[in-house]
Amino acid sequence: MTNGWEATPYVELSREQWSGLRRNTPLTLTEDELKGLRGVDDPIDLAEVTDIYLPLTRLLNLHFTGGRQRGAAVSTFLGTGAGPAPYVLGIAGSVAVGKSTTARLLHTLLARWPEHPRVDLITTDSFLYPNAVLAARDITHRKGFPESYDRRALVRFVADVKAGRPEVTAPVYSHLEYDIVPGATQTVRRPDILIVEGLNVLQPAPPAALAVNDYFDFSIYVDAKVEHVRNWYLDRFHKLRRTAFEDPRSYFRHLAELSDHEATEFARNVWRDINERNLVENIAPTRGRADLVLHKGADHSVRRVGLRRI
Ligand SMILES: Nc1ncnc2c1ncn2[C@@H]1O[C@H](COP(=O)(O)OP(=O)(O)O)[C@@H](O)[C@H]1O
Ligand SMILES: CC(C)(COP(=O)(O)O)[C@@H](O)C(=O)NCCC(=O)O
Repeated sequence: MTNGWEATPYVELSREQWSGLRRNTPLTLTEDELKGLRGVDDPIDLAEVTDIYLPLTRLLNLHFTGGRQRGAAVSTFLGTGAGPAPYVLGIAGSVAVGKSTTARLLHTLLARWPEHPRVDLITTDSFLYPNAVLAARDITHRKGFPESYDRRALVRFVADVKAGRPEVTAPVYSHLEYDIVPGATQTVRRPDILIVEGLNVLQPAPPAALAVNDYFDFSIYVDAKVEHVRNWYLDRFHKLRRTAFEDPRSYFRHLAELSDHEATEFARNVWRDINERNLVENIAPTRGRADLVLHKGADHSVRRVGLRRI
């Protein structure tokens, strides 16, 4: 642990230093529950939950409690007596880095703390433009890039939740159908914590506008070397070929029938032309805006944690 007067705003902790900060936070998750939360091809185990995620929930619980006190001070000052605003947690990182597992785990673990039992999770794919709109704008090959999202609708959604609106609805994206599901919605009802997970949640706002991260109380960036994420993407792609892609409703149904070699070629091209480009041009440059960075090694486990102290 370093705590001198370096220019970096982060204090960097080794896995061992970080796991020691769990203190007496209890493990409230079973192996079976963890199985239901891990993503395709994510080898996360209970040791990772104990060493990485329990200290993280302890930190978030402390931060949540501090935020509530600050919120109460403002409403006492104003004499409004308004109830507490939902605490908003952003989770960013590349395609295939494992953000969804991090988000689902935090969703479950945070809800087991008595101070914040109501936790909701939204992924920003809900705010992708439908494929028909992407095609009309000639940006089909840019899915996941900032311009492929209805950013105003996303900001409005989070602003409404933060403002305490009783019911806020969002569209639903299906990975299976690779598109927004027509007419489907999900509703968030005044949670204690809202988790907002997505590739671009740390993107700065355009001039004179607000970004979704202006509403974040805390943000996490899930980080790994590009070559590791590429391998995870390719491995997952092959696993999906033998599972989700065989579903007759899958947009990628035809890929289940390609040879291994042809499928690898296809996945390599999608990775290189879309996901890696988006990572390098748009996502990785936002890492330094996160309050906490989880640095993963080649085997997916978190090796180091950077925590912003200023
Ligand atoms: N084509 C697909 N079909 C079905 N599920 C998918 C597909 N692509 C990704 N997923 C799943 O969707 C979730 C989000 O994936 P992604 O956006 O790559 O983020 P991350 O890997 O960081 O969680 C993961 O649980 C992943 O396994
Ligand atoms: C749906 C995604 C854009 C991720 O969305 P997010 O919830 O992170 O906003 C991504 O998983 C995706 O499908 N990208 C397109 C390229 C590809 O098929 O890999």
